[in-house]
Amino acid sequence: MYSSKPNAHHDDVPRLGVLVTNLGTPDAPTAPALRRYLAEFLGDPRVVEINRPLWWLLLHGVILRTRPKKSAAAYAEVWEEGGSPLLTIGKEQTEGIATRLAERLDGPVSVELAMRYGNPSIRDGLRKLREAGAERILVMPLYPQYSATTVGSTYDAVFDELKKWRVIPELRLIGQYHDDPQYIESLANTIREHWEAHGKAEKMLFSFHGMPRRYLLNGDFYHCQCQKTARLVAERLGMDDGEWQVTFQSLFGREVWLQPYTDETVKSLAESGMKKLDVICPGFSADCLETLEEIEGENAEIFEENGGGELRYIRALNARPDHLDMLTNLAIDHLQGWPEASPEVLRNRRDPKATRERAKAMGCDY
Ligand SMILES: C=CC1=C(C)c2cc3[nH]c(cc4nc(cc5[nH]c(cc1n2)c(C)c5CCC(=O)O)C(CCC(=O)O)=C4C)c(C)c3C=C
Ligand SMILES: [Fe+2]
Ligand SMILES: [Fe+2]
Repeated sequence: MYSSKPNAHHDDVPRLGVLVTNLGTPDAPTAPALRRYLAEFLGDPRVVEINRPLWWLLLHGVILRTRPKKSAAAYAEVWEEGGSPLLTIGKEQTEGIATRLAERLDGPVSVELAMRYGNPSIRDGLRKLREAGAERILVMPLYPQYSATTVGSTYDAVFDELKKWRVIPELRLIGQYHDDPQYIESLANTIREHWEAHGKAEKMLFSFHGMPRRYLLNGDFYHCQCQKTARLVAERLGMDDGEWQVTFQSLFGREVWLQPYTDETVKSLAESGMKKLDVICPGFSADCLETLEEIEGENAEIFEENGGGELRYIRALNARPDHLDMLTNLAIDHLQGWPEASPEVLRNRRDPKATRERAKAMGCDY
């Protein structure tokens, strides 16, 4: 049996829904919470694309017995009063986008935050939008660069839920915004502000989350979009070629990942006698474990311990007003061209009570 909106009415006032998504995070910085989160994350065939039975044995037999404890300790270092930074920042971003959309759109709009893994789930986010009356839904993953492991997997989760619904909403999906001029400008703004406050370092690393190189060779163009984002920002700031470099972080497992690796680059720059290094992570729309613990924590230590001086991590765009304005414009761009509501629907929007009564009189109130 397919699921439906509870208390659906024939003449409900249609609403626009926006599902803002990100990767997701554990519910607590503890080993049991990490085990649940990692089982869902690493069990996703888009993330680890190898022979399923073999991976299941390795994941459940080895990785989920050892990694949760180690990861929980790392999460504990960045955990805040409100919870995981990815989630608290995600809530702020969602609120900011919702406020801006309500100001700028004529019709009613509901915005929900959902995470690909963990909570709040994509299933719950979509159901909340349905309950609010959303008949058209824009899915907006906050990943500037497309990758099958992130954006592709988010779409899987959306389709898996929607295929259980009786009335499937009209759907739009945002795939990437890696070269959006306002996104590039927001990154340039944050770098300019950093330089004004702290001066320029000898080099800027643009560090992106990595993935197995095999995924690139099999057609995932994430790598190319990362390169382009970095080049556009460097051009916007008038940086010379030697002043910046793209690297890839967060290596997992034994396979070769996208190179050069951030930690190895940081180490060799320190060994070369560099005293000031800036690092920005433009692929992360919100700060999280991978930026705060890995870059601002671990990599800063690597730099210092190998003879370098100071590694200065430049925070993600998070809930900066220019970022939220950019994301709102992006949503509005992707909402273009949906046919206007009929005059009757527009009338109903103004007077939903009368609409209900009319529907009831027609026997459409079920
Ligand atoms: C196992 C392979 C992984 C691939 C491929 C991968 C791709 C990928 N991930 C992000 C963004 C984030 N990843 C985060 C954490 C994280 N990533 C992996 C593994 C892969 N990621 C693991 C195992 C973890 C969990 C932490 C750990 O145990 O090390 C996060 C942070 C989440 C948080 O709660 O803070 C983000 C964000 C991208 C963009 C990407 C490919 C493009
Ligand atoms: Fe990751
Ligand atoms: Fe490439």
